[in-house]
Amino acid sequence: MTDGWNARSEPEVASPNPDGAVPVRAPADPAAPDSRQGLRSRIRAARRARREDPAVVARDAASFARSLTPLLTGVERVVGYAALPGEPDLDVVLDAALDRGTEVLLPVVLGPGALALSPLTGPMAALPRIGAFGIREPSGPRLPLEVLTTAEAPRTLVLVPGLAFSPGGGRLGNGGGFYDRAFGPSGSVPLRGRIPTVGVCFRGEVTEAVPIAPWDLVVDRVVTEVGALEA
Ligand SMILES: Nc1nc2c(c(=O)[nH]1)N(C=O)[C@@H](CNc1ccc(C(=O)N[C@@H](CCC(=O)O)C(=O)O)cc1)CN2
Ligand SMILES: Nc1ncnc2c1ncn2[C@@H]1O[C@H](COP(=O)(O)OP(=O)(O)OP(=O)(O)O)[C@@H](O)[C@H]1O
Repeated sequence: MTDGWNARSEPEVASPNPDGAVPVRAPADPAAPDSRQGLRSRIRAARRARREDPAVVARDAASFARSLTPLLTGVERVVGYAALPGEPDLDVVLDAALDRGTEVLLPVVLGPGALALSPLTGPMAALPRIGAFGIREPSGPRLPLEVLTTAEAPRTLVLVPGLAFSPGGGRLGNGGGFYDRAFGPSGSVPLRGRIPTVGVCFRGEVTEAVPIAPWDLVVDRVVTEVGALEA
């Protein structure tokens, strides 16, 4: 990786999604300026189609709960996210974690590229849509990202939303650079090697075609609605 990009001239299309193929073919040159944007548009379109069917949405939520729950065994604090429409929905998993006494923190947007964390104190469904981009956020305290790495920090797992992940953990996010600036190698609180991270996306969005820049957060594992990918 001499130029900082994950160079593959002919990226593979991800395995077909059982619910219909997600068109994640990347442009031939992954360093092209529109490479990430093109992939984002295709995945967003597929997610819009997927969320049209309430039966699919409900089944997906249950499937992600099944895939993710085993990873939370022994975890004392989980950083989740409040799904936007079309994103893998973690409400079931996070509600259950809170009920078991696991601390649940959610990202809150403070400003361009700036994240903090806020504790979940009740059901996910009761959260107000007060965040940027209409994201649901707790209205309570904003904690600095550094709470994750203090000496007293409990055993933590961070669930990372993504539009696509490569099998090696490369991530395509929503484009604000929030998770990279927060948790990437040159971010405020680099997580790699310190706190385990799990990327969450649909199976059909796992693709080698995710172009990776040096500042991008790379996750330790990827979990989809059909289970954890082999590392
Ligand atoms: N559920 C959730 N929460 C999250 C994130 C996320 O990806 N998902 N983030 C992860 O970083 C942060 C917020 N980042 C986001 C950045 C952009 C958009 C977004 O929807 N953008 C517009 C414009 C996109 C475009 O066309 O360029 C859009 O899609 O309509 C959403 C979240 C923090 N919280
Ligand atoms: N650590 C960093 N310091 C400065 N700028 C950064 C950093 N990380 C990312 N950026 C900038 O943020 C912008 C968006 O980055 P990128 O496309 O990787 O976002 P993303 O990971 O898809 O988004 P998100 O994390 O919000 O879902 C890019 O222009 C990039 O240059």
